[in-house]
Amino acid sequence: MHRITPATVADLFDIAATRRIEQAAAAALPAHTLMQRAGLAVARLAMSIAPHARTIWIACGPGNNGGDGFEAAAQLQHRGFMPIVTFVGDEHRLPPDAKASLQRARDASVIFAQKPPAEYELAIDALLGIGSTRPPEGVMAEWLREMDTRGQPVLSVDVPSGLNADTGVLLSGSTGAHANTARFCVTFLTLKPGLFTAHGRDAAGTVWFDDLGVGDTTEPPTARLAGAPKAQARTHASHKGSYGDVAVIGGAPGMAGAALLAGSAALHAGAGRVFVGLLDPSAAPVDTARPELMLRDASALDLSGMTAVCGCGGGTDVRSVLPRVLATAAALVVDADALNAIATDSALQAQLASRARRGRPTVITPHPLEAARLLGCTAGDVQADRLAAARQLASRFGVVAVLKGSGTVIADDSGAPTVLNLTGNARLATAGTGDVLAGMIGAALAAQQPAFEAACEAVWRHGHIADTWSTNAAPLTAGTLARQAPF
Ligand SMILES: NC(=O)C1=CN([C@@H]2O[C@H](COP(=O)(O)OP(=O)(O)OC[C@H]3O[C@@H](n4cnc5c(N)ncnc54)[C@H](O)[C@@H]3O)[C@@H](O)[C@H]2O)[C@@H](O)CC1
Ligand SMILES: Nc1ncnc2c1ncn2[C@@H]1O[C@H](COP(=O)(O)OP(=O)(O)O)[C@@H](O)[C@H]1O
Ligand SMILES: [K+]
Repeated sequence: MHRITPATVADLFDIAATRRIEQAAAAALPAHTLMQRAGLAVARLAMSIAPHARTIWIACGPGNNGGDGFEAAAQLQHRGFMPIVTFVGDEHRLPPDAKASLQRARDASVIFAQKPPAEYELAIDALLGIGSTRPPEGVMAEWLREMDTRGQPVLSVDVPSGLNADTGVLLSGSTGAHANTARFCVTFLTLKPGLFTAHGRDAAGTVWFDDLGVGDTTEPPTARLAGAPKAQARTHASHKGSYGDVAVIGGAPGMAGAALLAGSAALHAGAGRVFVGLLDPSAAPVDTARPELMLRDASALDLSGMTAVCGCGGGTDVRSVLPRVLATAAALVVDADALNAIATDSALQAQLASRARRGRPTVITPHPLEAARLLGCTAGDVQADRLAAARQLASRFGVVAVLKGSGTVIADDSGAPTVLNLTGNARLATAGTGDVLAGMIGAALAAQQPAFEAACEAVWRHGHIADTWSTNAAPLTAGTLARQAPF
């Protein structure tokens, strides 16, 4: 069993693949082996989370997830803990593995109760796993709410109950997102994408993985965790030309700050030279706080040898420069208002898609609403399946698509596994941090990194800054974030 961290490199598998892996493993092992191993893993983790627990409440559901809970109860009872099991379901309709584990819990003299204990030190959620098909309701929903609000740690077995393991969408009726409840999840056989995006990160908390001794699979992964990027060493004989030029294009009247933030991030992330082409004709000719930035009129920049970062604070004015930017930029990051302009203009969409045919690397960085506009759907539709939305954007426009938010998704149209990023937190939920990300990706592209790699690495580093932000430091703002951009 090991803990998943932002540095973890691992494949992710959807429910269908997990079922196939489970069937193959179960067929190769003596009956009930997998569930016994799963129950033991739950018991071990429970003991390490709450080593001094007197009472451990284990809520068990109607399927094999409940079976894991019964098995854990038997294991904890043998080790001198006091598990109290509440069960929702029909004993006579339990699957065979779960039925055998229920018997093992009874044989171990585990206490079964109708209601959760009045006092407990740890709750184990073994209500629903990957078989969750509809929102938990009735007593199941009540128990989930109780776990969420009683303030004691919660350990989810395999998947937080009611969470779609493919998409990270929490079916209504279950909560699982109370920020003050410590949450853990031990997941079996495979890591599932839904644990790491949308509601998944809040619902699962700290994730542990146990392959139940099954080892590698030949199943193709659904997505992957890419882990930490390697530090980019610089040769002594390099010079500013080695790291390329970034041209930020944006900053319509009243929004110059967004373009300057992207410029600052590109600069700190190591770009050789950074130009900022402001769309506001009355903008000041120099940013005295960052004199390294070369401020220009957007229309005066020759982008043919540059990486353009287009859209930050672009307002509606950015529409007029987009045809030239899309046609001429050697490499391109399309963000914010540039995405909104493209979403409403089929000619610009065709131009965006044509860049791939011309061998011009392009990364788009929508948040869910910008992604929805590009796809002609709602932000809710995008959030309902973030991996699918990112893949759709990548294939429709022939670009690397970075779908931002908790569990940022990075997809391209090469057929390579989509990447899910595990750095970042809600400290980033402040205006301008997206502009900083666009600038960081721009710097990586300018240094000639391949677009997919550039996007994955910049997204990882951007989130990592927030994860390692000291609580004693200045508040995280987009400006301070930009200055921390590492290279
Ligand atoms: N079979 C095995 O050997 C193993 C099974 N494993 C466990 O088995 C789980 C999958 O088991 P199952 O396929 O039985 O699925 P679940 O235990 O997730 O639940 C399926 C059952 O719950 C019902 N259900 C779904 N949504 C419901 C809702 N909202 N309210 C009430 N009932 C609902 C379904 O109709 C079905 O009867 C995994 O997540 C994992 O915890 C692991 O122990 C690995 C080994
Ligand atoms: N709760 C969160 N968890 C992780 N990352 C977040 C969270 N909220 C925001 N972010 C990140 O912060 C950035 C915000 O970008 P965006 O929405 O474009 O903001 P803006 O337009 O103000 O710059 C994205 O990189 C996003 O992934
Ligand atoms: K569960």
